[in-house]
Amino acid sequence: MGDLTVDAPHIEIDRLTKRFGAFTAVDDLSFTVHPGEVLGFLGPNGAGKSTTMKMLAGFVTPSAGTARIMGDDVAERPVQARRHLGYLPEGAPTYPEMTVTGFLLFAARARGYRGTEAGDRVHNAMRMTQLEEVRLQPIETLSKGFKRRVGLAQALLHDPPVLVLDEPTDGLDPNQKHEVRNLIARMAPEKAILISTHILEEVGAICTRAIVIARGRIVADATPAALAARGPDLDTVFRELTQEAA
Ligand SMILES: Nc1ncnc2c1ncn2[C@@H]1O[C@H](COP(=O)(O)OP(=O)(O)OP(=O)(O)O)[C@@H](O)[C@H]1O
Repeated sequence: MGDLTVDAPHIEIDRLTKRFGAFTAVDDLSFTVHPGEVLGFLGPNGAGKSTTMKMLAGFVTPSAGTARIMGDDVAERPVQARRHLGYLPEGAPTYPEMTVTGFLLFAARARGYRGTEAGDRVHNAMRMTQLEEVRLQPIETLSKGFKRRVGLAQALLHDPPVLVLDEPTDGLDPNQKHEVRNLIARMAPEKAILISTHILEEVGAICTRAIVIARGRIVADATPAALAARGPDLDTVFRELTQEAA
């Protein structure tokens, strides 16, 4: 780890910027996430949420600014930073022809686990995300909700202190949404969790704090209750905040 002290945030984003040609997708973004926080990352389509998360996960190189996980700069110390991170990307997991077990074992081995430990890690991650019934099915044959949960299981394999989850409940049915929200709530006390979502009710249900971004910039950073109190309901507040910035 880097120069991490006891009270240091697990995620530190400082003046993070991503430009694609002349277009600025993420514009001078700064925030921190401490253990025990579930930070909801909200914004309209194209606001820059996924790009920010990809930079945190080391999949996109920042144009300027820094992102640190447990004190490690993701650009300068990517291996150390990723060791402490579980990342659920948007969309479905790669390797569609692999079975669920095969893919998760592959991911566990890539993380350095061998033998029974790899098997135990996979078993535990499948249990947490309720994948046992489809464990021998190729990923490409799964429904959208199950594919999402395979991605989530992969992010949880190494029980990381930091989770970055890009729309974790996208495509899940109401029961599955409920299960995943409960899982996040159970893990929350020990971890720093950043989740992006379009579902505003989710923010009230599981997030301790919410950041709203529009056009790559922060337009609000508050508790869900404080945000909702700014108007008749969270929906209206979200629309007003993100339309003002457009
Ligand atoms: N590789 C790329 N090249 C050019 N533009 C890109 C690239 N990746 C993202 N963008 C643009 O950056 C902006 C932010 O995209 P991003 O996916 O981060 O938004 P988002 O907030 O996650 O949106 P959504 O809610 O739809 O997932 C969009 O206008 C997108 O088209």
